[in-house]
Amino acid sequence: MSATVIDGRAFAAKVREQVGEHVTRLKEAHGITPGLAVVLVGEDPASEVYVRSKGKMTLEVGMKSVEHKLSAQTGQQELLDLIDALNNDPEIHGILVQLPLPDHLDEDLVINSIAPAKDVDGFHVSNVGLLGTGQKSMVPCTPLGCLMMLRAHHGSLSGMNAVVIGRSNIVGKPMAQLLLGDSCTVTIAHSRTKDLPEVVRRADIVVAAVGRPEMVPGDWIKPGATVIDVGINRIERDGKKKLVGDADYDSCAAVAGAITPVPGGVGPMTIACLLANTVTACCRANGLEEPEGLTA
Ligand SMILES: Nc1nc2c(c(=O)[nH]1)N[C@@H](CN(C=O)c1ccc(C(=O)N[C@@H](CCC(=O)O)C(=O)O)cc1)CN2
Repeated sequence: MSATVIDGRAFAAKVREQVGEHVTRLKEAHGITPGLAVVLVGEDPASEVYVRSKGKMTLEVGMKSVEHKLSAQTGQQELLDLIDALNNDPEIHGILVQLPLPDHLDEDLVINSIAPAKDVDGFHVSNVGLLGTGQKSMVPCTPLGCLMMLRAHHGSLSGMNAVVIGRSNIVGKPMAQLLLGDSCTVTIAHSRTKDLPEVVRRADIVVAAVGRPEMVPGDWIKPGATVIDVGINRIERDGKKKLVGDADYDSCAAVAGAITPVPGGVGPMTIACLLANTVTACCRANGLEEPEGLTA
């Protein structure tokens, strides 16, 4: 068997197109331009690339983009003051603090200082609680992107066995909640899970989100299963730098029914869903109808 490759780049381009259409409607019918503020602290090279892409794509879909680049030495209070100003800025509908933050900053405190309605990352405890109880919330971008691709590929996910490998607050846990919301039977596996290969072999859907290069081999995959690879690992092989996922692509693709590649799978959906969340936040803030198909 050779797996269908789920093209995240093409999918993300379609999502951005839909977002762009909605932005045009908001401008023409209501005179509203959705605004996204991205805050970057420090000079992490990968974060700088992601923040640049976010700014560029925000402008491309017709939204207002504001970038705050702060030095790595920025103090906690200075950052909280900036977030407070953004919380109170009526032209800003979405606020995102790029992670990871430098070690001296308290990530939980910073995230929870963002107004929940503007928390387009969906990391604030209020949004986590709303998602966990099946209520309307802001949904974390990476899991939302995975869910959109799964729904587009399978239609209904109801009754499917899903295994999420990884229990992070950003991906693993919200991914499990979303799959549960779509009536999957969900297992969250992690570093202490006993007999992980056997657990994964039972899955119709495998979401690999552990951050360990090529950890999931093809012989853990049930024939025909769908593999969603969230990993973005930079490795060196044969003297060349390479980006690989958490799944061993070639052996998994030989067994799976469908698979997301790295790069070009889940990654591009993260930014597309951030734009989608910003439009959603803007509509909610203005009491307007939300765009269809862009939320969970
Ligand atoms: N506040 C947040 N911080 C971080 C998040 C997040 O969702 N919110 N996620 C990641 C980084 N990230 C966006 O911020 C992100 C990661 C990867 C990609 C992407 O398109 N990846 C490409 C490969 C690009 C490369 O060469 O590095 C791909 O997979 O094709 C986009 C966004 C951590 N921080």
